[in-house]
Amino acid sequence: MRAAWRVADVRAAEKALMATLPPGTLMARAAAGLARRCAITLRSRGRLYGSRVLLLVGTGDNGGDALYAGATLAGQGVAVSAWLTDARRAHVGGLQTFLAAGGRVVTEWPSEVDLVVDGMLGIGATGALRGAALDAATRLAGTTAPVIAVDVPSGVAVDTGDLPGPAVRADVTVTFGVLKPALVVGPAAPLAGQVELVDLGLTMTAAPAVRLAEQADIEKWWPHPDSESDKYSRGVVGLATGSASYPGAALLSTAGALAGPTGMVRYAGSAHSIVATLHPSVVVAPRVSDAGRVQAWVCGSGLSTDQRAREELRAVLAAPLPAVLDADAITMLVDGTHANELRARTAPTVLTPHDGEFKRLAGSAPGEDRVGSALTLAAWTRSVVLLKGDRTIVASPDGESWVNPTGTPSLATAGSGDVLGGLLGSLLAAGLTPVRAAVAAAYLHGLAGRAAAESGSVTSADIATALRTVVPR
Ligand SMILES: NC(=O)C1=CN([C@@H]2O[C@H](COP(=O)(O)OP(=O)(O)OC[C@H]3O[C@@H](n4cnc5c(N)ncnc54)[C@H](OP(=O)(O)O)[C@@H]3O)[C@@H](O)[C@H]2O)[C@@H](O)CC1
Ligand SMILES: Nc1ncnc2c1ncn2[C@@H]1O[C@H](COP(=O)(O)OP(=O)(O)O)[C@@H](O)[C@H]1O
Ligand SMILES: [K+]
Repeated sequence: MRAAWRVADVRAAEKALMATLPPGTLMARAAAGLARRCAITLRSRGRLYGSRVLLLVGTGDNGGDALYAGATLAGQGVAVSAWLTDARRAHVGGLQTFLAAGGRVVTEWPSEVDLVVDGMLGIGATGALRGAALDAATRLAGTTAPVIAVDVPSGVAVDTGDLPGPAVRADVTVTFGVLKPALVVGPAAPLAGQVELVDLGLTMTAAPAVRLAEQADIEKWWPHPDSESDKYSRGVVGLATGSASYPGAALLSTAGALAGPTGMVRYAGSAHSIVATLHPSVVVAPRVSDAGRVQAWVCGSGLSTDQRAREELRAVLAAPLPAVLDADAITMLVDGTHANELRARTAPTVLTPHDGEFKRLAGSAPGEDRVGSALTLAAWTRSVVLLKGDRTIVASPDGESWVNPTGTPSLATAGSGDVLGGLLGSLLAAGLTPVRAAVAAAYLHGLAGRAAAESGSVTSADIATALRTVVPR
């Protein structure tokens, strides 16, 4: 697992560490890591000696990091220019060292550079870019040189990943100590480019703002059958999805569930004939009440919202079993008719809204703090919330949050959420905790989208097929 921490927690950890070290040690470590990464980029584009670097230097320590790194590069024969957002407020020690190493301060940007270093704003940023920093970010958007951001791209809201205004788009972000939320979540995350972490030796005691699963986590959580297993002991997932109008949703959620770890998939709904024909291993029934025993339910995709659908949702809500509620199930929850049934549940519930469904459930769209919004809805509904998006978020009612690092735009295709729901239900039925089931399903769904995209354009059926190739063996 990786994790990102909020600014206040990063500052507290830095303060505690700084108290044990000679002054300037942390900035020296940060600048050394930054200079190393700049040198790698410059070498990959030709040569280090004689190449040209432009530093954009702000008024705080982020600018200090850039100036010390610039000094190191100047000592290696790089022609380094520093453009200062405010010449009177540049980092004093950094500027002296930079000038002594042969760096130049410029008031006009050189016409040709091999690399731009964005040292305007780091974790001290407040609100949208202002003044000279805003002008520089706007101008930078029109240049073609690669950009390395120092700690975070300037202009992002570091704690939420929101973009309060224009921001720098980096090819690489060299970040210090730990990840910050803006590097992994929200509209800011894609602006960071490739994120490289420079170890400062920080010890984090605060809880992370958000966690990120890695392949090793998914492999550890994924249940494997052994010699004692049978189809029931591996878990049975039930699907109350699809309808006469939307048989595709039934097929796609079934395909998602079949890629999961359970020993059996049961389908209950009006698309039962086509499911039985196309997925012969699935045991089908027309209604939830006829389905037989399962260990978790998936309800909603393509179910429609008629009287029959309401009865099916009611049956799922009443079952003392983990349940995934998606799409039409969420729509039916919104009018409040089922609010008491949802609240009365003692078994775990996972809600999987996209932004539109989130807005209908919560009363307002996720807003600038997507993780915070998902946590609020999770606490309010006492459910795990999987908020879909390019960086899908999983939030639990007890305040834990995760963001999925594997998403890819090719997942944005009709029916892709149905596949996700089926897999999630299978993981729940196989005994994963609701948070782990949601995190693992989003992670593998993303990998499957990437794998499917390798052979061309992607349909949700392709995502389901590719799931089989990306699940742990
Ligand atoms: N702490 C440590 O141990 C270590 C920290 N390290 C480094 O320090 C960085 C944090 O440095 P920091 O605290 O000096 O803040 P920083 O991000 O440079 O910006 C503050 C300045 O920006 C300005 N400003 C703010 N918002 C603005 C806006 N919207 N638009 C325009 N201007 C704006 C604000 O000006 P003001 O609002 O006061 O006019 C203030 O002067 C951190 O990210 C990392 O790189 C590393 O060396 C490792 C060790
Ligand atoms: N731009 C994007 N990048 C990555 N993933 C995306 C993007 N847009 C949507 N997704 C993912 O695609 C899936 C869409 O699901 P959903 O909105 O339920 O669609 P449908 O109802 O058609 O199945 C979700 O897993 C979501 O996270
Ligand atoms: K920066």
